[in-house]
Amino acid sequence: ARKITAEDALDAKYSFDVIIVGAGMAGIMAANTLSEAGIDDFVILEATDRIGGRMREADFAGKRIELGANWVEGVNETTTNPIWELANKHKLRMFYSNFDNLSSNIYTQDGHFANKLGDIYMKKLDDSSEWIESLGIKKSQSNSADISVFTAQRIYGKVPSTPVEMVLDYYNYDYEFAEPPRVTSLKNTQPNPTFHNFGDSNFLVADQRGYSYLVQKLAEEFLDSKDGVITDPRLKLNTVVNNIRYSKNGVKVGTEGGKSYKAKYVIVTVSLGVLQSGLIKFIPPFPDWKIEALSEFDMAVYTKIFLKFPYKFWPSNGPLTEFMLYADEHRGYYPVWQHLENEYPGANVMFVTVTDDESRRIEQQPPNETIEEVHEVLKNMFGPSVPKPIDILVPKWFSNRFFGGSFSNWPIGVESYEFERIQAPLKGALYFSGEHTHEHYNGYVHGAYYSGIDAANRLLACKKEGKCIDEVPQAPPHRRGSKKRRNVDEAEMEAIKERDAARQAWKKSAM
Ligand SMILES: Cc1cc2nc3c(=O)[nH]c(=O)nc-3n(C[C@H](O)[C@H](O)[C@H](O)COP(=O)(O)OP(=O)(O)OC[C@H]3O[C@@H](n4cnc5c(N)ncnc54)[C@H](O)[C@@H]3O)c2cc1C
Repeated sequence: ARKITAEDALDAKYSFDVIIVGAGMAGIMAANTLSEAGIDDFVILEATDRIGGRMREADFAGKRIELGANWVEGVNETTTNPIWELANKHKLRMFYSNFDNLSSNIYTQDGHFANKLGDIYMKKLDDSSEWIESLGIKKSQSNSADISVFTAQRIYGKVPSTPVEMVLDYYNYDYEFAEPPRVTSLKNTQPNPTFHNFGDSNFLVADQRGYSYLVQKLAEEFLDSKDGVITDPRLKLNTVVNNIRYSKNGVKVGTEGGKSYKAKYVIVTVSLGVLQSGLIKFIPPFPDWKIEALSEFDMAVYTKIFLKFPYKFWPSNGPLTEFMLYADEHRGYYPVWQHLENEYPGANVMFVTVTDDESRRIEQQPPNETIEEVHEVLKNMFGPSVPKPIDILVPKWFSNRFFGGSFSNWPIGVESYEFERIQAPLKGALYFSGEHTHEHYNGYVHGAYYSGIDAANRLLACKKEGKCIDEVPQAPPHRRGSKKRRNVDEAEMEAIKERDAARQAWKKSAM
């Protein structure tokens, strides 16, 4: 590795081969891949004081909790999730999340336990999601126009309407995508490639070293470190990039501190939320097709609110009690609860997950108001003698200017070619990476991991083989009105037939 001196680092004119903006999973994997390919002349510019990005641990109630990514999602199928492999290699402390008993752990607003009703609705939800997934597959195969998951539910003939139905629906979709079915693309999320390819088990990370330990270990593979601290001058923390000039001859990256770095290439791994916010000024401005694609995609918000209680009052006898649902008439109002009794016995900690508008609202209100709201909900669930939380932690992913949300979600109407426009490099010099650039695993740690490798390989193909593809991804021909249309119609016909069958089935089973 070529070493640079402290003086070099201070020199604004110092030139590198590659600049990487952001030291989350994607940025570190991009650099790791370049280093493996023999390119060590790079610098990583990171706005915060740490690596890991949205993999971020914190201390709460004397325990290490995860503010961002928490689960290794997608485990137990024949294809192995690379994050699962890494987590095992580094012996992360993980707990299987058992959702099997969820329908028996539904609490309604008036204090009733929704046991039986929960089972019935869960069964119906399972049937409808299976049917919706198969419609999603058909639509992808025939490449017919996208619809939302909600539209698919309407076609199926059943839209959740009661509080219990709504909270189960929330658990099924919003709890995964952080946006409601009305927004989420059928074609690109049903079935979810993560669970379809890697398996449908999830493991919760509860490790004193934090989930981000994986990013740290990947960084240590190519950056100098001492006693677990990275000392390599090629990693520059507390460095906020605010402008990037790019042309086919190279790039110049400027920071809020007034420094500038030159290179032949830059890989930008900041979140979709940051790209949409305009924190970084690109010169020249992005072409319209890029701006449109970036603006069409969604940066969703997902918030885990951590709560500490003076004593435990929730059932915690075994793994089947871990997850609880609260069925409020207002869909998405403090809906999914999880205690941490298995991971941290005696810590008396629970967390509740909210998303989207509720996340934005709660991020902005004083914590004592959130405590009051949460307390009312818990009284509804467990009775009037429930104690107030004695501590609360509300992560603020939406208002943090270095994230602007939690993870991307594929909204209805964004076609594959438009998605490719998000990834597409500009002028052979400016490359894009990060979870939002992975077509199948956007929104996940493994998506970020693969996207780092992909962007580095794209850059290497340009640098080493002169394959600097710089075209605007176009709509496939049949979208512009060719004869392929016929197949679409056939598939639609088949879908309509299935739809009718499903409707009949629903009518029969309706209570
Ligand atoms: C609350 C929450 C829960 C999640 N749960 C899960 C989960 O359970 N399982 C799962 O697989 N995934 C989960 N995710 C998603 C996962 O965390 C992300 O997909 C992944 O960590 C993204 O990595 P990245 O490298 O693409 O982006 P980031 O981690 O955002 O890295 C980008 C880096 O760029 C830096 N940066 C931003 N702006 C600038 C700038 N102007 N100049 C320099 N640097 C800048 C940021 O500080 C950051 O370090 C969750 C995310 C959140 C927020």
